[in-house]
Amino acid sequence: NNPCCSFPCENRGVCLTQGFKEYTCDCANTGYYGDHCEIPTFWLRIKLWLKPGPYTTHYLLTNFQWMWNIINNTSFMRNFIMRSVYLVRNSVIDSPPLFTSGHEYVTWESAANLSYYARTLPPVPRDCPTPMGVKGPKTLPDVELFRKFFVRTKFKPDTINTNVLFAFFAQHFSHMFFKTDLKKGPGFQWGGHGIDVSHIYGPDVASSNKLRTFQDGKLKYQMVNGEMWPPLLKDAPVTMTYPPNVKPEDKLGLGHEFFGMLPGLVVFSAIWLREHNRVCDVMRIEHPEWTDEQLFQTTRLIIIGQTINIVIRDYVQHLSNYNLQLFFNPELLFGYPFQYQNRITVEFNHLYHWHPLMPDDLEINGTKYTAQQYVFNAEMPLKHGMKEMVDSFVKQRAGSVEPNNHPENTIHVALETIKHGRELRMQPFNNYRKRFNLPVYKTFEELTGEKVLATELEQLYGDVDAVEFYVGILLERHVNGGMLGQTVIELGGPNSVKGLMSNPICSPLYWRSSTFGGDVGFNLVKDSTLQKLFCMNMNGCPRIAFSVP
Ligand code: HEM
Ligand SMILES: COC(=O)[C@@H](C)c1ccc(-c2ccccc2)c(F)c1
Repeated sequence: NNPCCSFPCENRGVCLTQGFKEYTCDCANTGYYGDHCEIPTFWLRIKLWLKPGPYTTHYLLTNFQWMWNIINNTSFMRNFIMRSVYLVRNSVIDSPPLFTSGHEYVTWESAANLSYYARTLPPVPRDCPTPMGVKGPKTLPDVELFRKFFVRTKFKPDTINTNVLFAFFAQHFSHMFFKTDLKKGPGFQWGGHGIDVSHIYGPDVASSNKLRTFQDGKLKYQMVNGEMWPPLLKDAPVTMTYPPNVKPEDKLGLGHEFFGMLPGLVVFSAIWLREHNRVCDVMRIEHPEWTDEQLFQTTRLIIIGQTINIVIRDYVQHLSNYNLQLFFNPELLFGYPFQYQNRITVEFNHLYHWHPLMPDDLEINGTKYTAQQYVFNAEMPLKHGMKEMVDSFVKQRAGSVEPNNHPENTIHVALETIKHGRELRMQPFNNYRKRFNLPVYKTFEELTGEKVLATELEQLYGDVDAVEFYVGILLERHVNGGMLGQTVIELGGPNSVKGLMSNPICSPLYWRSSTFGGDVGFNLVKDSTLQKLFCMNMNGCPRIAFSVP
């Protein structure tokens, strides 16, 4: 068998076979040396000795509020720490990417073929003793056996009071860059590999042209009960997926073909549509000399900037549960080694499968909608109006992303994800822990933080080093009351921060007032918040947040 099947090379060393029996580990440029790249060079040893471990770091960041109050109000400290967060997270992401799901070694495909998702770790070689390399069973347990780990018996609310608004924001935002091309296979995608707000403007120019009015830079819309909503599909004939039972006159034309599926996606599509058209009006006052095209293009850049800002200071702030006040400032990276390019990885996609966030039913202004009633219910948001929808989303609790908390209607998605992991030959969960400098789990109990599930998992896998990626992600215990497992935070964090800060608008020659049409446009980016996004675009200004009041 292939001697690299036991993944003998540590610390991002590459295993190279020499004939059929031997291998060498290439430790070049890793900061490590030795047969398995296990020995840190002198300076790295010092750094590792000084650097607090992930548990300590997380504990520091999620406690000692008094200390963070001082840091958050001292700009040189705040800037220093925020820059370290950007740079440390960035350092564990390969840019350009080394691997795709098509090959277990470095290829030109990985650098150049954007129709692939990238891979942080290459696929398990095909000629290995077991599917997970050398550990675990010769055949992996039937995916159906995992259903009992996912199924929700009783709704478990999230521990940090996350609400349904957060859940829909997560889905709406992440589907901008998670667009698996299932026709080609789970390793392929048709997105833009980053924050291009294609979920608002459409995946290509042809669809953008169908969504635009070509007047004053604005997007098409329809007025319903005095409020602006996305246009009807017949007026903006983009590619949309709706089931046959939806009446044609109810179908909407949106930036993403599946966004008709949920009322939360329609609400976020509507709020960004309103913001886009509002910013166009502001920019037209600043620049009466501008054409429709320049208004549209500049407003799109402003919307990208607002998205990144809101994701960092409201969305990531909430889910990271950090006391450090996060903020968006590309200037912190000027003069530091940083690549303004991003590639979405399969691992990021899988760890972002947070279907347990969804409650069983949606309660809108006292009306209860079962999944059956709210999925592809195109007219519900327009009927209730923005205020009732947003109020309800803010008030309703989201589910906890943990075992046995999937709504019935999304368990199949979780099982699909495990299947995709197998098709893509993803390496074991513990290999990903190592790749991101996290301690491996030595026992099943350590992974799940309890006994019952641990015993059942042991019966299925035999060896904790054979636990599959998504299974580990979902069944992992949470650290001190956070909303996500440690691995989601420590793998998602780098992918997320890299995806946010490597956007072209963050690069030195883009990040200037003129790119956004002058200071007014630049400030629309810098001063954007989730609260403003809603309050500037709906009647009344209810409390907007990602946690229930
Ligand atoms: C009732 C609500 C939801 C339903 C019915 C639903 C359903 C689905 C379905 C059918 C898929 C496609 C699975 C496949 O074919 O591989 C999917 C994918 C996905 N879902 Fe959900 N979902 C819901 C909410 C959410 C939420 C709240 C999140 C939060 C982040 C989320 C994250 C994802 C991700 C990241 C994917 C992969 C997308 C891709 O790779 O193209 N979903 N979901
Ligand atoms: C990991 O530490 C960080 O860099 C913080 C700021 C951070 C950043 C991003 C995430 C994050 C993780 C998963 C999906 C989306 C965002 C996260 F969970 C934590």
